[in-house]
Amino acid sequence: MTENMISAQHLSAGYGHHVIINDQMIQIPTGKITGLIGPNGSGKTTLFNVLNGFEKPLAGEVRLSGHTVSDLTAKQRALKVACLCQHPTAPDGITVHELVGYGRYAHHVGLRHSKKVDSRAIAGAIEAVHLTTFTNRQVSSLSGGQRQRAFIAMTLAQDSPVMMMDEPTTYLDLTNQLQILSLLQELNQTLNKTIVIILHDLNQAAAYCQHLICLSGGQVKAVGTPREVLTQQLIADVFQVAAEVTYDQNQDCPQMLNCHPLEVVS
Ligand SMILES: Nc1ncnc2c1ncn2[C@@H]1O[C@H](COP(=O)(O)OP(=O)(O)OP(=O)(O)O)[C@@H](O)[C@H]1O
Repeated sequence: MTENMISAQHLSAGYGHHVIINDQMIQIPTGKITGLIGPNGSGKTTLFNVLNGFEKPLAGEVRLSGHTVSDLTAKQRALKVACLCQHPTAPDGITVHELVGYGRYAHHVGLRHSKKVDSRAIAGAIEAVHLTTFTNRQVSSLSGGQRQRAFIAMTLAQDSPVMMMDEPTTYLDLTNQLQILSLLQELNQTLNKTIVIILHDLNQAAAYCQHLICLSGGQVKAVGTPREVLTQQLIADVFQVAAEVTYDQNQDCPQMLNCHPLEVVS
């Protein structure tokens, strides 16, 4: 049986009386890359924010590695899960090095921390996202893609067993998108990190995730491997897109080809 790093039963989430996720069961398997997919407004970010403890559920509780998320302090949570939200912001005037250093906050106990370990983690994270030459540049002076990579480095420096990223490839060109996804794959394979990512590109979700959760209208419509989830029928029903679905040599990675909308927007 697969162990779940994050789980929730009868989970509801939303804003005030506005229920977005209604009475859903969610399981995030340990040691896998899970992709949250679904159309705009389907509730991916709302779910993401209750799973990582940023927001409290309206009903149900989220269990993270054996703990109820809402019982953990921000620092305890940060040691377990590093998050990159959809629109991260940095304080004015800080450098890439300082921003990435924020990722080390959870490892500091009072004034005690190893500067050596911090420096190594910060430099390693900056190098992993190819920003070494920008280490001392102000974050505000970076391009959108460079800034996104600096935020990804901050989550890497946090060095937690779970990483959650809401659309981490936004603003990135294709090379950088693939490099970031390959980096997450490498962290999953070599360090056994449990990773949750919200992705819009279904081909990338199929290629880089081992497990998918597809949301539509706040409901889980399908859960399983990319092959199980990304069927022609689901893509038509949930995304209103006609797609040809083919498979790689091993028959486990679907590829969506010749996609076109079922409804033409006038
Ligand atoms: N702070 C908020 N207050 C009220 N409603 C909100 C708030 N944030 C999101 N919503 C609503 O919740 C619904 C789900 O939004 P959410 O951001 O979770 O969807 P999503 O699947 O992540 O969308 P996208 O792919 O466009 O980022 C939407 O109808 C949205 O308008």
